[in-house]
Amino acid sequence: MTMRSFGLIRQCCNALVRVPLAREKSPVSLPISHLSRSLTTAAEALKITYDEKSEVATMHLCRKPVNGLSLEFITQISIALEKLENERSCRGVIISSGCDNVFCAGLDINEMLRPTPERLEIFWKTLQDMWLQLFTTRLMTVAAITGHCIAGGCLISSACDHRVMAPNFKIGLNEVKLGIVAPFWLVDSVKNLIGYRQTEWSLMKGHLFSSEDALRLGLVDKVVPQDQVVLQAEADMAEWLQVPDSARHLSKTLMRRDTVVRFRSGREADLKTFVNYIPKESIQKTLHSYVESLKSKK
Ligand SMILES: CCCCCCCCCCCCC/C=C/C(=O)SCCNC(=O)CCNC(=O)[C@H](O)C(C)(C)COP(=O)(O)OP(=O)(O)OC[C@H]1O[C@@H](n2cnc3c(N)ncnc32)[C@H](O)[C@@H]1OP(=O)(O)O
Repeated sequence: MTMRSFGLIRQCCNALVRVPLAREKSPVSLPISHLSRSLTTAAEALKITYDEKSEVATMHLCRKPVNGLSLEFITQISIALEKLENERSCRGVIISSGCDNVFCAGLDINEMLRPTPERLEIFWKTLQDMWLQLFTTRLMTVAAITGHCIAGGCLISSACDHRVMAPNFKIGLNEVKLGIVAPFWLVDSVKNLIGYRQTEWSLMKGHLFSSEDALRLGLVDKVVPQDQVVLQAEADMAEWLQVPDSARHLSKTLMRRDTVVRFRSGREADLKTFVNYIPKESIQKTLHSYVESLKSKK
């Protein structure tokens, strides 16, 4: 297999990104690596490889420990996706994880703890943009879910076109457990996969499905042993790419149109809700307790 790194993507991972610092009033330009709260540097957090023969890229999410979606990380993913979209030879992207037993633990909760209004607003807009990009991309997208896939993690997997998961992990929307509510566009993309009632009760309870239940419901398409997830994702991608790209993409656009129209008309109101609610004392308290409970389980 001929693998090469995407030079362009490597460059973009070290790029200057204009984001407000957590506790500053106005945006400043800094290398994104200076802003990351992760144990990994920004350059290590996202790795892209490209296989010229299959015309498929792999996006490895490696923001340790749990691929928490920080503003910088979402920005990196977004830039990388855009570059891949613009790379004419690239037909598909597999999203995989470099974190042990975790595909993605969702939003980096630190982004919502005592945030500045400026950063909070940019954070949410960037997340909305990344979701839209992934949900509508011309590329065939496959999520290789080698571990837990929670809330914002499920945002990524449910925006893809196909999902392969390892057994004995959890997937779903648990936002209520943090005292918050998943945005309507994320709920819609899960509802598109598992239907109204399963989405409603799991959302209200904050229930996370086992891999096996997720397969039964259609939240994932295959469950295979953990060490075979990426291989299976590659095999499934090859099969999907036998369908002509433009017809496949047009079919996807047709099926996702209602969700996209609803998103576009509601995104401003959704942003306002997020920036108004998150700083509220009651929500801050619940988020704080949740983070404490994560730490104290050790
Ligand atoms: C009332 C009206 C309200 C209206 C409000 C409307 C607006 C609000 C809209 C908001 C919508 C948000 C949509 C999306 C939300 C999210 O994604 S929130 C995040 C949800 N995710 C989780 O709950 C997952 C939490 N993590 C875990 O359950 C576990 O970590 C794990 C993934 C199962 C892995 O377990 P394990 O391998 O045992 O690792 P840990 O030891 O638990 O974790 C390692 C360290 O990582 C830290 N961490 C874990 N998850 C996160 C995270 N999401 N963000 C930041 N940090 C995280 C964890 O605390 C550990 O840290 P250390 O103790 O410092 O090592």
